[in-house]
Amino acid sequence: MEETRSRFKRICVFCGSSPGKKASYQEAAVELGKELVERRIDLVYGGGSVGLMGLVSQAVHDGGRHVLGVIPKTLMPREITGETVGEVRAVSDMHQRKAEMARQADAFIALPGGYGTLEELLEVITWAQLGIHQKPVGLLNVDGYYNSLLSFIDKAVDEGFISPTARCIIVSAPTAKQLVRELEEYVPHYDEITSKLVWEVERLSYVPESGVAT
Ligand SMILES: CC(C)=CCNc1ncnc2c1ncn2[C@@H]1O[C@H](COP(=O)(O)O)[C@@H](O)[C@H]1O
Repeated sequence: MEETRSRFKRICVFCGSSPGKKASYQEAAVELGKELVERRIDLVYGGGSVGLMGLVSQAVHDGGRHVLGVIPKTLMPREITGETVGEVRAVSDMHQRKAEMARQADAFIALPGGYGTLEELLEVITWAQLGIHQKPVGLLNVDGYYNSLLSFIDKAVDEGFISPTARCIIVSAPTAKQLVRELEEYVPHYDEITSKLVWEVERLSYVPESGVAT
């Protein structure tokens, strides 16, 4: 098969630590892994072999690309998250994990998942909104799994809580191929305020400030 080049070196995937009930969710995780391999993109994810996380990481590893699993020390025992293929990076807590995954990636993709996936997804969208990063954020809307979330976000735009510009941060597509293609073409839009903010991306490491307010 002919390899397709990408502007991304490594993509961060958020997804369920459960496999979900429909075979299409599991198939989409494998398809996404294969799409990354075809485009010579490496993976960073939350580590372990449970659920869709295990399927996507195994597919990328089997295809010969680098897999980086970022795991909080507490979740490291194999009986909790299973074996991680590829490289494992231990971090001290969940905040550090998200910061490290974000730092290591050139783009983010969310597959179907639960609270953990939603939290990770919404955080990188919020960071994009604040101009902390300009990395594309994709939603793999397998079998319309995220339709109700997207409708809710549209309602938040209608009700004046999310700006139309910020709505454009989320790129969604029903298949991995289509989604990665759209992410490749994504151009971030800035509003006047965020373009003036200056963040140090290194501060995503959540090193606590000295001089804690009392
Ligand atoms: C104690 C326990 C249930 C551990 C097994 N479960 C987990 N193992 C690894 N990463 C996880 C786990 N639970 C949540 N995460 C993080 O949250 C997301 C999945 O959470 P969820 O299943 O969608 O909500 C993943 O992207 C991962 O970064």
